[in-house]
Amino acid sequence: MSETAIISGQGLGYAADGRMLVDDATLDLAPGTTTILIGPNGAGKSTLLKLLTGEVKPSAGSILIDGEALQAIPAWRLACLRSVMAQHARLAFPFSVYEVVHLGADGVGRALPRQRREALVAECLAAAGVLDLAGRRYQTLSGGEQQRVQFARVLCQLEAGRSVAGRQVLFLDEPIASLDLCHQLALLDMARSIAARGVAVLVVLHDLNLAVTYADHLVVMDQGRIIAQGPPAKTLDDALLRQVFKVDLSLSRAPAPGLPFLLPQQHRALPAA
Ligand SMILES: Nc1ncnc2c1ncn2[C@@H]1O[C@H](COP(=O)(O)OP(=O)(O)OP(=O)(O)O)[C@@H](O)[C@H]1O
Repeated sequence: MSETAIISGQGLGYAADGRMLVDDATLDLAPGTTTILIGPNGAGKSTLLKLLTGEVKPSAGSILIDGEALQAIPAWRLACLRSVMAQHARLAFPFSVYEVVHLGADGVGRALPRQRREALVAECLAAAGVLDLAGRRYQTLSGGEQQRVQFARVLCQLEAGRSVAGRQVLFLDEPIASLDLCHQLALLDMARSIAARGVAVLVVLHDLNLAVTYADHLVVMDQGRIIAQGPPAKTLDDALLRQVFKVDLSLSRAPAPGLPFLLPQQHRALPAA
């Protein structure tokens, strides 16, 4: 574990149906760092994220949060320490958008004065660009609108949790999957500015251009294993892309020195092995 890491996963494994969905994964999430996790469908990204959030228990390895075993931390304190935007969020009840975002403050913000909680909800609705939807039924929203509301909810939980936890982690599992380009960039900019104030941020992404642009630390998974991690410019290359994503991509250098940039027009699917 690095000295400063907030969450440290060591040798993590998770087995289901007789196979290892995550195998021997070691990953630290450091304050002030945006870590982006990439890999093909079924690589184990969401499962690794669920291990690190405590949603599922590892069958091997250990997870420490500031040196304390994750499993020993009570749920209320965990909710203050980390906020999680899952890949899919379905609601069984006809909540309004306002109520969904308010859930973020309900769990962890009870110590805050009621007025502050109400202000917080409004601030997070505005930050995620969904203030004008506050009165709408969540289920009537488009997929992208729902995703932005979920982002507002996790922002709200993170902010409310700050009154209890000094060091926090934000987990975002494919948070831009349903968003248009403008909202994709807005959300990732916001995630990065949250990291800049000291939060450790972990984002699962499929867009490799955005991943290399926004990551301080890039993690590549394939078949349950972390096969590379480090600064984007030193982590991704043509050979790795070919091996992991089974496509032939020309990787050139972007205008920013050292930043890899993928040229989509030069994609060529490789024949199946
Ligand atoms: N509870 C489970 N029981 C059995 N298999 C599972 C379970 N959860 C996930 N899997 C399988 O484990 C593998 C990894 O799933 P996971 O959701 O972690 O992948 P991922 O990298 O997030 O994929 P994607 O990019 O498609 O979201 C997949 O093959 C999936 O079908």
